[in-house]
Amino acid sequence: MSWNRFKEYCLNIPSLDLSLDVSRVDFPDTYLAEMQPKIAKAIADMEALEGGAIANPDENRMVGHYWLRNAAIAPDAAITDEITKTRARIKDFAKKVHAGEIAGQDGPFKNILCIGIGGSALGPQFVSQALGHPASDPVKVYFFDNTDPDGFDIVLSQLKGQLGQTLAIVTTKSGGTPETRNGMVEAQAAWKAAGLDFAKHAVAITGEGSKMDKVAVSEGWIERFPMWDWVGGRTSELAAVGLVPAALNGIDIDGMLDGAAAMDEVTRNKDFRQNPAAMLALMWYRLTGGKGARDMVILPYKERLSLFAKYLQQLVMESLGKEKDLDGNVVHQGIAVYGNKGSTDQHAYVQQLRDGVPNFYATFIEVLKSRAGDSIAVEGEHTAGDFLQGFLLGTRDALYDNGRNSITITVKEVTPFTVGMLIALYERAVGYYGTLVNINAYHQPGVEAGKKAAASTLELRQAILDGLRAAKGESFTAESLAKKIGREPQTELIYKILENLAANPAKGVQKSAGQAFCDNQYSCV
Ligand SMILES: O=P(O)(O)OC[C@H]1O[C@H](O)[C@H](O)[C@@H](O)[C@@H]1O
Repeated sequence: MSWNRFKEYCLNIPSLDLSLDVSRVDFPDTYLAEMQPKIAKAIADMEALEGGAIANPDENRMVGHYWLRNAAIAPDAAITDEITKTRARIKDFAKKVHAGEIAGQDGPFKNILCIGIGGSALGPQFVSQALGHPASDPVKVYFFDNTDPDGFDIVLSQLKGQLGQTLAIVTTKSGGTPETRNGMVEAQAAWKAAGLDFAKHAVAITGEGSKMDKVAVSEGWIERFPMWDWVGGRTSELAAVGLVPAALNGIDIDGMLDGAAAMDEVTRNKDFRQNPAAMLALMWYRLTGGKGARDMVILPYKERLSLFAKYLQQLVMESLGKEKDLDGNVVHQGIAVYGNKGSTDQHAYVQQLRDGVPNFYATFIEVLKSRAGDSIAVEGEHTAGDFLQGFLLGTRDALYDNGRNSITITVKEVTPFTVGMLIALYERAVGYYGTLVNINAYHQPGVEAGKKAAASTLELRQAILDGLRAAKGESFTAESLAKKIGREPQTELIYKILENLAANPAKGVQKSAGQAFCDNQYSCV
């Protein structure tokens, strides 16, 4: 790598203490000039989006996450007012919780249990890992982000005897996500079993008037915070979804919002060579051929950022993974994202990155400051942090020497400001990339298909139970039961559900194993 290319293509932004080095992406010098009209359109589209255009045409919605950190730019005064008031209300709520003015039945809240999934969980998880100080934070943070009963039990066992000082935060934009509703029902049961009133320990973050909102109102939960339809789930970390748990956790939410606002400012720059989000999107386009041909591997060399890849997975893949472009052509767009943390990953999958199938590009995230205090020397004069940077630089070189491209983002330290900045950088890069490949980056039609199919398997499960109960004592194979209930085309699903019912005997389904799995017999006792 030449020093000259580095000087040319490492974008250094002193006001943010951030640099974006794209010199290790092998684009020809003509590339940026060629892409100028396309990126200019992306920047213009984003300007319209920030101005309140219906940037999500399928859902007929505005896309307003940029207003959250600069309420003054929202397209109408009522929205500006709501954002400002909600932010103040969140800070006031956290203050009262910390002061014990709002408390549980057994005393001041010392834990929060965040119940939510997808965009209603990933941001809070990333931020609590990035900015929390578990030994000294005002509360400990727990999550229900699935509908796995054993997962609920693991968390509840950690909270045993403490539910009277645990605040449940139920987060769902739509208010109807089954995993979240189930988590809430399980939590309600746990509080009840402990002789406590769940409503006195619960807060809702949801769309006004949603199913969850109605539950919160009718049961008299402690507080409700809004989730607006112009904020997408995957861009909601800087809305109440992320700010409520962060503020309760003692994290400086103004710092996060300021970091995002500062990044927004820089990434609006029409001089795209000086605009890190535009440059990032252009690199993705180059590296993937504008068709997702390579995966994005995110390698932060910092424990605190180890959930960033998981967070970005939803932001990038749910935004860009689309079947059709804006003109209705089938394009099957997207960029796959994975990653964990360096140098840990070096001892797991970096072997393949260096030598195997070259279907990826890496993004190294470098954090200059090693830790809060000083470090001891672990070998010669070198500290553990010196090794960490050594591994980053070494791995980057080893990849580049074997024709593997990478991008490097460098920040000074992991602070609320930096985290806000990183979130805002990727939000806008995803938006720009969406325009470059002409897709709607703000809807998620594909997710619905899986949800509908899941609902229909529950209906089938009921039909199976009804069928077995109607013929109590009689044994069936999956095939004979399918025939009996008139669902022959669904025999495979019936087999899968019967196996599950037999493993969870509470509903009275028993299995007697046959010679081959398809001969297994099931009956209801
Ligand atoms: O916040 P909720 O409405 O419960 O949604 C949670 C998640 O559910 C989905 O299936 C969407 O695809 C995600 O974008 C969303 O973040």
